Amino acid sequence: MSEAKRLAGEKAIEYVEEGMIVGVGTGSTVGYFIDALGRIRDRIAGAVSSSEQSSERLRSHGIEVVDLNAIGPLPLYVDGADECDPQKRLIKGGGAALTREKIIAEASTRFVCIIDPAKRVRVLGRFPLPVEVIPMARSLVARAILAATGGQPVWREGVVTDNGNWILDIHGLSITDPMVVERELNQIPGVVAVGLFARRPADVVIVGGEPPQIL
Ligand SMILES: O=C[C@H](O)[C@H](O)[C@H](O)COP(=O)(O)O
Repeated sequence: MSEAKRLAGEKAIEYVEEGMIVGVGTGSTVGYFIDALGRIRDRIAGAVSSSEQSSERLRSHGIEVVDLNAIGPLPLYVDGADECDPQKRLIKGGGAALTREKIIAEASTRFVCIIDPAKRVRVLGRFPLPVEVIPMARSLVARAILAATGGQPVWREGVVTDNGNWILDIHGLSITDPMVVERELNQIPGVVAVGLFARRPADVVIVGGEPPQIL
């Protein structure tokens, strides 16, 4: 699968234009995109990063990491996903970076999602849905999730997000109406972000392969 991830990451470079500040996601697929971005670093103005991990990799290539507050809307955001349905709605957050990823996706005009073929599903939910929570609300949120969805929330013990919060992964879902699930989970006090990208899906999906497929 890493070859498919590399092919998707490198294809996404075609969406980068001269002088852009590029929004950059997190994960192994994005790692290939960052490496390719490094090869054209003189042609971009910098990057907005969704995680400490990506910031470090961007800087290692000599790419300036810019604060989202210092700029207006971003023209382009490139990020991976854990699952993608036919409407380009996504589950993200396997790497615990979902909250900053959601913020950057929202700030971006075009969201290009890069995946390997195994990430494509008909219905979201086989991959446990990550939810970032304020630590003191963990068990309250877990009970509310069970009541609202019937899914089994499991604490990703030992993982602390870049924002100092914790992650619950909801197992056993079959998300036929992602907009409703996203909205309902967002309303639980203590939830910081839900790893469902339904209200703001991807605009373009690149499925890594020979040749890459554009959805
Ligand atoms: O929090 C992590 C992100 O949402 C990633 O985009 C997602 O987990 C996919 O990661 P990978 O490209 O490593 O499969």
